[in-house]
Amino acid sequence: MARVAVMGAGSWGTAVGKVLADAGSEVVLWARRDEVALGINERHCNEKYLPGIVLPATVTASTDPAEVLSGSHEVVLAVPSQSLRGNLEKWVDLLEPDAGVISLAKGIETGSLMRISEVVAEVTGLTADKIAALSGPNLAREIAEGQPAATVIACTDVDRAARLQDAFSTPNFRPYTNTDVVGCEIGGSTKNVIALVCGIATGMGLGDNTMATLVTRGLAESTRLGVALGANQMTFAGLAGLGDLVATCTSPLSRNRTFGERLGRGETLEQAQEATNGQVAEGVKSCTSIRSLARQMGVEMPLTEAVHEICHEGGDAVEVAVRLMRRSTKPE
Ligand SMILES: NC(=O)c1ccc[n+]([C@@H]2O[C@H](COP(=O)([O-])OP(=O)(O)OC[C@H]3O[C@@H](n4cnc5c(N)ncnc54)[C@H](O)[C@@H]3O)[C@@H](O)[C@H]2O)c1
Ligand SMILES: O=P(O)(O)OC[C@H](O)CO
Repeated sequence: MARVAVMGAGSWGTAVGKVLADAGSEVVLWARRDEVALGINERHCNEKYLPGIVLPATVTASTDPAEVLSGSHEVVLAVPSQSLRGNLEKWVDLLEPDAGVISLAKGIETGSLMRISEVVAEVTGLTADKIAALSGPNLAREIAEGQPAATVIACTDVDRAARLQDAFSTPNFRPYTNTDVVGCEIGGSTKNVIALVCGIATGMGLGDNTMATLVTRGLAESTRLGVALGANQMTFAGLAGLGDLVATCTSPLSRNRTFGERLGRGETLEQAQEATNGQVAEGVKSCTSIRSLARQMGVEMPLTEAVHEICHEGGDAVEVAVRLMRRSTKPE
């Protein structure tokens, strides 16, 4: 049984740990807090992030990264995008010499404007064939409950992608492979921003036509950015593009959509933050980096601009919506 390290015992790290264990691996989770590690080891449950989910006995946890990384030849990174670099810098010397990395993060680093696989490459010195990204319509709670879903494992090395596909395959979790790491990472990051705007619209009391318009035009601007960065347009029609966009923009389980809904109801950023119960809504920070990246590339992203204005520039949602509708008319 291969040993896999999962660095981060939040909702997604824990759910992915369960998938890997169900698929036959021995899984060791790195948890930041003693009580989380203790709950997993003694009661097979992560009460803070996935209450009520029973983890297999082959999932254990530790707060000591050296203990978790020792003997692990595959390392899953499951911490939020903006904290990844800082954490990874502490872990890099503890990685096994032949270790490969799989990133679960869905964000763009603020400041550097790097995708997470680029951050991993810079910090670890690993080559692209050793770095994979997993992304798709995967709300942690539903995956942990064993509800059927699919995902994408992207890596420039097709053989490694296929090996990881095996390692993550269960009767209820179906990974597809893709070599388009750029497209998968951009799709996973931009959908959080579009989910925020869908949440804002829902909070304002708007209905399904508005929602469908936002999802479709959100996909259009995400695709424009991805293609400008070298992605394959078709990736955005797949699970890591449209699939994840639909799941996140429509599910009440999504932290980003829920966060947006509270903003749309008139709550402040701080009030909306409280409602996420300490969990990350990646789009709130990534809208800043995605907006900068789009401006740098000369790509128009009006919905991302709108989210940024509402979240970070004190923009009024109604005024922003009116302005979006008054933009100059154009062909689709
Ligand atoms: N939850 C989901 O349904 C889901 C699904 C797919 C992808 N993702 C992505 O996976 C990544 C991790 O998300 P999550 O849902 O597990 O997040 P979470 O908020 O549930 O947990 C984050 C984990 O990272 C740890 N951590 C370490 N350093 C941290 C720091 N400096 N600040 C905050 N947390 C820190 C926390 O202790 C916690 O264990 C995100 O990029 C998210 O977009 C989440
Ligand atoms: O809860 P969210 O909004 O971070 O979304 C979770 C997943 O990324 C959905 O695929």
